[in-house]
Amino acid sequence: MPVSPDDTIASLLHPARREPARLRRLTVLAACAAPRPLPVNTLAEALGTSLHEGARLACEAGLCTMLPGHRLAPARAATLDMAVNLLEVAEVRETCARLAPLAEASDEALLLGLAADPLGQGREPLQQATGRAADMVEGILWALAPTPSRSRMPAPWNFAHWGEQARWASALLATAAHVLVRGGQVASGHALVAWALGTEGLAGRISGAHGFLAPTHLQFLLDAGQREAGIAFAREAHPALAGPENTFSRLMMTVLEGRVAMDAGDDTLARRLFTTVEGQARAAGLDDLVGLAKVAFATLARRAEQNTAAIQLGLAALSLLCGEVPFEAVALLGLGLAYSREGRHLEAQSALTLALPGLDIPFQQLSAYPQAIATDCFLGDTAEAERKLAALVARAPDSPQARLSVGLSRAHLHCARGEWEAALSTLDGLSGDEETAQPHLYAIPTGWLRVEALLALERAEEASSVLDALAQRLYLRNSATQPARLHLLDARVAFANGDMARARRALRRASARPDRLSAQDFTLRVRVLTLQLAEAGGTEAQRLSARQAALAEWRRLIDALPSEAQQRFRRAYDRPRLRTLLGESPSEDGFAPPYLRGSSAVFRSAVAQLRKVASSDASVLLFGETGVGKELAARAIHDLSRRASGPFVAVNCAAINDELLLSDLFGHERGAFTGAMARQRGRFEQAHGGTLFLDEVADISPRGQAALLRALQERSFQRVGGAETVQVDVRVVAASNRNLAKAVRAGDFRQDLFFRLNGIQVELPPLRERDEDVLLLATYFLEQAAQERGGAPKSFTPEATRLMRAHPWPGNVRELHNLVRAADVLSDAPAIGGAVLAPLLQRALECAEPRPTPAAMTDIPMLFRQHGGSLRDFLAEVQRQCIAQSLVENGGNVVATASALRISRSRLTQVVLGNAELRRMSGRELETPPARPTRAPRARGA
Ligand SMILES: Nc1ncnc2c1ncn2[C@@H]1O[C@H](COP(=O)(O)OP(=O)(O)OP(=O)(O)O)[C@@H](O)[C@H]1O
Repeated sequence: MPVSPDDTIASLLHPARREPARLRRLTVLAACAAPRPLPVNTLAEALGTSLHEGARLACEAGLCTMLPGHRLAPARAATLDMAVNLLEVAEVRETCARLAPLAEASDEALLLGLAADPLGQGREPLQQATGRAADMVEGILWALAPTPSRSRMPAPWNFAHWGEQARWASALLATAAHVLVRGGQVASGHALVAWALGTEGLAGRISGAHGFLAPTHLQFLLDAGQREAGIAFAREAHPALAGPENTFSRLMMTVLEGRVAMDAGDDTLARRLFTTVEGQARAAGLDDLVGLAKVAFATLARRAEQNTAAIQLGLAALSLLCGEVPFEAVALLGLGLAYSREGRHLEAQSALTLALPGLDIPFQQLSAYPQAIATDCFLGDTAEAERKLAALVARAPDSPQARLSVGLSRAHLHCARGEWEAALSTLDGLSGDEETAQPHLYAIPTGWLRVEALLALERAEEASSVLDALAQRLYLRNSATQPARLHLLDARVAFANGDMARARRALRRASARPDRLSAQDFTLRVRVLTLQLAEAGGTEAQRLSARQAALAEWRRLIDALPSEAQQRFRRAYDRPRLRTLLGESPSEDGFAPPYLRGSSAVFRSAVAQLRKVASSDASVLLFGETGVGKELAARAIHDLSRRASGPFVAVNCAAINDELLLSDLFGHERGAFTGAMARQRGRFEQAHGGTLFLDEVADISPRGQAALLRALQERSFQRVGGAETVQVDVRVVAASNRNLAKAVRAGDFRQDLFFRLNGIQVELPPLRERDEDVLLLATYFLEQAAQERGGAPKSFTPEATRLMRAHPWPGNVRELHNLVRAADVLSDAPAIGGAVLAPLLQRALECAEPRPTPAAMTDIPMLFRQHGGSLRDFLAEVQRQCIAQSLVENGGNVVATASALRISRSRLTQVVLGNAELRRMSGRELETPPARPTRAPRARGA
């Protein structure tokens, strides 16, 4: 026997049943009966449920109130309409089916059954409840017929007699069609709308009852690419929608017509149409349409590259569209794209992730998914990319566009994992579908990934053919209109093929019009390629500035992310593909600057120390034999530090005499000495905000040492011949290949200056201890030599390799560099053999000076005497230096440092917290230093 909704309500009200879930349902029922539609999010908030649960309850309650005796009121229908929007097709169906036994036959219940279930899967329970199965089946078959004939429309579905009820029913039908489309049942959704409108002879038939269906139908036509049919339909529909009850539908149609204008490139007409919508919607109190107009304005702003404005408009739209799922999704999509263009990738990722479920398949979702997945991959979040790909695969219909969307997304994921062959075969599988799709939507992104994979596989010539074919397909002969990312691709392919002139030309074009949306790392790639070109044939100054620019962009990307995302992002960039891109040395320990090559364990550990040191502002003393790369290491400290965007200034203290050194370091005033024609800023001033590298610091004269010490102590100095005090913010990194401690003992170097400079020591290992780096570096220098002479790189014969590995390298990496350059010139054969190398190596050995011993503090009493302070201060300084050094070696970890120093953790913590520099190095800068121990007052009477 059918159960009436009154019974349901009565049972809900029964005191014995007033448990929270039932009370919640009652609230929802009341909300659905409210005179004005209640946004589902407000309802969910009031109930303390999730949005989804609120929508489910509202849907259920709304269906209940539509049963006989509870006629469908506009407010209930609108709430229900919103609720249905929030649910998946299956959930709407399930709710309908569950409620169906409660129903006696009614047109609304039947209509809803059909709306939520056009394929008739819920007809069994409805049949039982209504006894009208024949009508239902007939209606369903009619709706799904390829060309439903209006004259044969089954009686219960004829809207003509329905008046206000039918208007709301049409809204529900439109919503149900959107839900179906979103769930991947595109044909059913379209059939439902086309059926409801009557596909034959629309003229004169669109009435108020069909109002809500008209914009849905127009949207479906436009999404399906039937622009002309859409324009014709809009022209026909407008007069029928003139009444005030159709304001919403009419304005919605106008928004879509604005979209048509935008697609045709007529932004002026589009702006006029959107302004009309915003004005009229505001006057009619239709907030959601005001919001939609803002979304449209945001799109116009994005098209004009006004991304900040687009973000502001997007956020304003979101606050107006809260709870209106499909509109909200469109706003979020636009917001995600604007964030992406602004380089705010994390926000872009969240906006796109939130947008996807609410967008309609196939049209919006199919183009938005690859974009969202590309953002995940760019951030190194492959788990999230995989989740999205699975959702897309589950929902995508079987169409060329859907296959392209899935294939492109999958290829993104393969590339993110470095699975180049798999990426290529996925892309190859798409070639048939590419012919049928709109080229600008898929040809460029698939072409981009194909070239990316081919370059990674070092198949540069094939990459070049792919690029040519792409340009031909897109008729891109006119380079001025070519998208910037294709110029960048062209530059990368030309570079890989050794055509430097073309690479430079294309890169200039790419940089003129940045395109950050389609390749999130566009700017980084431009800068890395600029660096590669500079390394291949630029001046030292060009190389330095290109390197600085590339690393600054890298830091900009990193700094915008929270620490967890930073790690993922760094890992993504540690993949071989991007290491190659950055010219970076393989480093298990994380990011190393591209110019610092080496893979041996000792070298990697030195690089890890440099990275640690870079995070503090302490002065650093680099030591190691001549030519081990101390200057490169100093640059790396700078580039990896927060000062990276400031200047790096290097001074070779041994190369200049005393007089000149002072004016070189501190600058001079006009007339300070003969020839000082104008005031000159010194290296300290030039390095303001950055790093000053003092090479061969042991060679500074006693006068120079005194001046340097003063400047370091006071962080200020006077220019030579001047009285004005100049303040600077400079980090000093010093280097010496002489044993500084010995120089201190011998009285050649001031001990107080030694302590000032020696905040943290980093030792760079000699090349003879880095066996596996010898060949790696030799090959790198050979490639550089080939680029300098503009030919193919040579190689080494096995005999040459053996000789190099056996050589002790007294001049270290510099010696190797010079040797490779000479051998490259001397060898006529493409493979450099032992005959060329052996004499060069022999001569190097004959010229080598005896090896200096590494710095060591052996004569402690002597050091103490020279320290000049109390024993307590001297020991505190020794303690501070030992702890600092050990913290660096143990990655700032206090437990490991305490164990290495064999002191208790609490003792170490006490010392660390008492010293600002040590606090920073151990990552505890935010903790307060321990209070001075004070004697506790005695309790009275104690
Ligand atoms: N890890 C490395 N990767 C690539 N090139 C390196 C590396 N280390 C050193 N070089 C090269 O070796 C040469 C010497 O390096 P650098 O001038 O930094 O050494 P140094 O220790 O400062 O020498 P000196 O003590 O004589 O001043 C330079 O050409 C540098 O580019």
